[in-house]
Amino acid sequence: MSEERIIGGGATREDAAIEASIRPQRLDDYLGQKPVREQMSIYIEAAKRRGEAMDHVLIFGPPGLGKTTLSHVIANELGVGLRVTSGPVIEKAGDLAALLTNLQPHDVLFIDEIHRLSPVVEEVLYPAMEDFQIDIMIGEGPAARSIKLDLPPFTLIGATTRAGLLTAPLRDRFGIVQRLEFYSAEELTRIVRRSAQILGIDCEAEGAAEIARRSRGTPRIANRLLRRVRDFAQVRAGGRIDTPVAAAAMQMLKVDPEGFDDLDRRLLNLIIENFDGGPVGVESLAAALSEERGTLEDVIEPYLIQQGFLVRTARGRMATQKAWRHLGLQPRDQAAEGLF
Ligand SMILES: Nc1ncnc2c1ncn2[C@@H]1O[C@H](COP(=O)(O)OP(=O)(O)OP(=O)(O)O)[C@@H](O)[C@H]1O
Ligand SMILES: [Mg+2]
Repeated sequence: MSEERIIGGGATREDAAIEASIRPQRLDDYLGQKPVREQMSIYIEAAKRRGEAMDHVLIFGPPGLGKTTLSHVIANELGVGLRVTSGPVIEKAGDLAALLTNLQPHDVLFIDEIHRLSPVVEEVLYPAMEDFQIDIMIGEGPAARSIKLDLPPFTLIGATTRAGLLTAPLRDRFGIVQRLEFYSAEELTRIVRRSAQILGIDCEAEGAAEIARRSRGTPRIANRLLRRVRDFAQVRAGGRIDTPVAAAAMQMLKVDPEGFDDLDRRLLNLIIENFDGGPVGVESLAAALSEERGTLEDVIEPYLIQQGFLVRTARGRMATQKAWRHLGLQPRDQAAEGLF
């Protein structure tokens, strides 16, 4: 179900195709995330001056915030090669060994969904990250022996939607840890305007701002909404995107002024109507919505929490007064009031 969400953070096939053309290549085009950009520009510059591989980087944040993009940008700025793989794809220790031994000195190895590496593969990664060495087993049975191989110095960039899923030994081996935050409406406006320009879409500043406001702080969603609003504008409004056109298109897409869709509203409604505003356990919510718990926690909740519509408490989720009001309901006294 989440796959079809117009405001789902995960990449659809159409996103993947279009992202290649609008994905920023340099740090200057990587908009927003100011602290991350400032820090990375220093680490990149320092590594280049010393002529060394940059330290390993862990990037975490919800889907569509720019983890993959940032890894590409880092490799570009370092002027080194980039190898891309992902946790679930590396099945055997040997797969990882092959990747590592084929790197050029100072190259970046990007491992997406790094929390999904198997424990055996992870073991191989530890000495590789720490000492640029791997132990590989040659032969089988009693004749088997392990040999050490030197690796070229490299930079590992790991990406994950949830840092909490990483094992402590793995996390500790990253010298640089960057957490991506949801983007402000102003930052997303700039992203929408940049994409519109690249894609040749006629989009007014105010129209871009309207799209940005409803994009859940997420560049991927902003770019997707821009394309859908363009369709609407071409058929109904001579191709130009202004505020009324953007708002009308978004109403048709059932994306409300907060950027919430039916699923968000169903979640808030469920907590309020069926559970008296909460607290209610995440498992109960997932079951009632027919969604996976992971989807609820990684994709749906983070933005609602960040915007103050939902809170996580030790006893479960609670809808805030803001949520009651958003649904046009009068907040009840006990509704999460004591918390604020
Ligand atoms: N800082 C940014 N400035 C401009 N555009 C951005 C930025 N970050 C991301 N984007 C745009 O959003 C799209 C999605 O970003 P990206 O694929 O890097 O997200 P992700 O965090 O890797 O998502 P996932 O968790 O699904 O892998 C990119 O193709 C890019 O066009
Ligand atoms: Mg990615």
